[in-house]
Amino acid sequence: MGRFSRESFIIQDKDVLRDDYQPETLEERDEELDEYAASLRPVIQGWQPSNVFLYGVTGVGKTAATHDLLEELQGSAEEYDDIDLNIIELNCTGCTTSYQVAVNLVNEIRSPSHPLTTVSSPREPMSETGYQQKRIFNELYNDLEAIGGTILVVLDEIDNIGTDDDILYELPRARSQLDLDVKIGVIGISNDFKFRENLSPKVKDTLCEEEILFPPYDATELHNILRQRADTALHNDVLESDVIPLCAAFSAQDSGSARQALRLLRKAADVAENEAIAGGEAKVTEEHVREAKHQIQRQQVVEGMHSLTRQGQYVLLTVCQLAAEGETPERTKLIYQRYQKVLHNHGSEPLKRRRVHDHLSDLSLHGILHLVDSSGGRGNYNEYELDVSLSSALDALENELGELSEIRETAAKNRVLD
Ligand SMILES: Nc1ncnc2c1ncn2[C@@H]1O[C@H](COP(=O)(O)OP(=O)(O)OP(=O)(O)O)[C@@H](O)[C@H]1O
Repeated sequence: MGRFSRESFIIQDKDVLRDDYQPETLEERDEELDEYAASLRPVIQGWQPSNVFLYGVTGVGKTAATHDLLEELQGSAEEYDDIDLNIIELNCTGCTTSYQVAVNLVNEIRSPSHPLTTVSSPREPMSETGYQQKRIFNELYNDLEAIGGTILVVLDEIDNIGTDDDILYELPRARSQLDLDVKIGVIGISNDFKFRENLSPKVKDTLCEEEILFPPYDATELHNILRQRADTALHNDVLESDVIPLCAAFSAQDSGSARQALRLLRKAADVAENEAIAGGEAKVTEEHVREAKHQIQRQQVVEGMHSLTRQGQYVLLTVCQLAAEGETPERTKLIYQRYQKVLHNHGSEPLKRRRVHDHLSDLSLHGILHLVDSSGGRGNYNEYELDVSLSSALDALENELGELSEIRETAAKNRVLD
């Protein structure tokens, strides 16, 4: 078979396993979808839409549910002549202020590809800097007024704006403030629980009219989600019976994210496909899942490593050493003491304790370390452990720091090298 042959043994349609694939039905979300639909129902009555705030950890179907329901709502709205429903969606990744969100909304409305452009054209896009915030908000209101009807503004990943949350107060109130002849509803989506807590009280009152929590999936729910995708994505009878349960169990233990579970299944199918192309059996096995998990974690550490300084790598090396000795989770104070020894052995100058704490916290933000919350337990201190397998962390570190055979030997002796 040539390198680029179309023949496939395992994967029938890889797109179905992709993140942006919209499944026909969302499994295991009936309750949340009912609640969500109820909060959107005023739109069909021609009433002012409620503002809705969706929250839940990453990969639990918030965006997929929103797309599903808004598509259905749009379809239903078309049956009524007196409803003119317009949806503006913005992913706020990269917008750290209300100002930026407002500019991006204006530019989204004015972008040539947006279906609402004809209504608001021929206005020019706005530059990201140089205006007063008030001016941007006014431009936005004018555009919304030009669009008219009922407007739902979907702000995905809204937590990027942090505490600069004016837009979330201004948008829902635009109608009353400017006497606009439009009905505006805001749908905010966030996976940062702190963001919700830290919203200013006035925003909380307006935005969080309806709050819907999307909890993490458990193993049974992930099992059903994966089954649904695998049925269309993979050829018949290529999955050994323990593959989906294992992918579901790994992801449920870790984050409860469907995205993570799908990624694991996709990778396992890839590994199996490559083996099958090379003459192996056309089967996805438990071994492929374990290999896929290792590759994903290794990739995660490698990516996280790009943003680490050499000192950050030494901090990770220190935690790996402790993990190899079976000493994790370990208190930051003791991690720091060990870190000083590591640096001494490498002939480098150690950082101050505060900076090492910062590195530990960065590593946990990247999902490489896990912060174990010990407050209220044996005292008030932080402990850290690896959040990836020791072998994938060592693989990635070896790329940067050279061979780490001593740690591997210690880990093997202690049977902690997975
Ligand atoms: N209940 C479900 N049934 C089928 N597929 C699902 C379900 N929940 C999530 N998915 C799939 O998982 C992936 C991630 O879902 P989605 O993007 O909706 O998560 P999210 O909660 O919005 O995450 P984030 O906060 O990171 O944006 C998508 O491919 C989506 O289709």
